[in-house]
Amino acid sequence: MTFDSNASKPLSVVLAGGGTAGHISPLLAIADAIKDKRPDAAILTVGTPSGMETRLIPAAGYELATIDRVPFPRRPSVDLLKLPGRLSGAVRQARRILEEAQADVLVGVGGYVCTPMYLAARKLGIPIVIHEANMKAGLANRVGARFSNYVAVAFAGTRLRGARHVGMPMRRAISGLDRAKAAPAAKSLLGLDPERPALIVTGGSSGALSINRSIAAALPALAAAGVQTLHITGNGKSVLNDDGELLAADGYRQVEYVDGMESVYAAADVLLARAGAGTVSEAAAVGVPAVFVPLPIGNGEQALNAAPLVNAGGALLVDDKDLSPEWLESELIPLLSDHGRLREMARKSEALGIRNADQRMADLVLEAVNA
Ligand SMILES: CC(=O)N[C@H]1[C@@H](OP(=O)(O)OP(=O)(O)OC[C@H]2O[C@@H](n3ccc(=O)[nH]c3=O)[C@H](O)[C@@H]2O)O[C@H](CO)[C@@H](O)[C@@H]1O
Repeated sequence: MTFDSNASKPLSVVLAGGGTAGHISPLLAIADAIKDKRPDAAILTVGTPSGMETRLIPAAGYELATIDRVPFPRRPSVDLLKLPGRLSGAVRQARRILEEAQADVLVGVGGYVCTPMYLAARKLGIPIVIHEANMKAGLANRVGARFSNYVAVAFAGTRLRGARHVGMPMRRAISGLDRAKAAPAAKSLLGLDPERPALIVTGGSSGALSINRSIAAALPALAAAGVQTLHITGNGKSVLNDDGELLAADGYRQVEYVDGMESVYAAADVLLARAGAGTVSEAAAVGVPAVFVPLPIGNGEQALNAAPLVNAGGALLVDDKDLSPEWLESELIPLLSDHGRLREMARKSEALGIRNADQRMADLVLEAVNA
């Protein structure tokens, strides 16, 4: 049996991260798993005022505190000159939050908010637990890992000091999904015909303009092949026709964002997606056959995220520049009716996926508290 070092007060856990849903989903999954193991735990999350956390975290029932966003410019600029002042201001805000919460542990999942939180926790002597979602670790977590003994990664190949491979924490509705069972209800929920093959397209939480354009151009071919398409276009990224109206076609539906991606993973016969760490890990865990189109900009993390799953035969990879209507017609449409191949992809994908990373992270947090 283990005891908290400060057993007189309830366990106080502060979780930091945000920006896109890719950071918020694992943060919420870790929070849920901690609450399961320690219902008495007080949970506070910390993000910035401009990220998607301002909507997603309160909607999930958790309290959110915010600190100023401190961007790290990669080239000489005015922002670079302002960095030291901004960072020390944010560290002061972070310190106040940790002190007021009487935090026993800080959990960081990456993103702008994490660097000041890690620095403040280090000054206060609060143990830090880190989760890195991407194959190529982000800057904040590389900094944080220098002063944490509890570093976890979603992908086995990620190089980060002292990292343990736990997988990607995901919400219970996704990790507990039985695709075959859930598919008919999920298709109806999303307005799809259960009898027709369904392609679901997502550019991650912020959408992907190049994918949106290619899908719009391939719509006549998709419709002619009897494929129905649900297109998740990303926040503020609707696809319009030449008259400036929402693009509409037989068997085609667009939405900006879906709350509850489990219905998407259940309903999709094929998922065409950006290769954010969250989407890749969730698709693998539930065994949805996927085509990944990695983000061509950034630090190249998305192609690396998709590589293990693609190499294992669970998914296909297509470069952003090659995602043409012709490719969709010659490769994707035949795949949608090749049930044997789709079953094989699903099997190989599921074999690689990890469904209990949320539990493993909660255990790591409790280990850090009890150390
Ligand atoms: C964890 C992470 O670092 N992710 C990457 C990703 O973030 P991004 O947030 O775009 O994408 P991810 O694939 O990592 O995660 C998306 C998350 O949002 C959820 N979802 C998505 C769409 C939707 O309509 N509804 C919904 O709930 C998914 O279930 C998943 O949990 O793209 C960025 C580029 O912009 C990369 O730099 C980031 O490295």
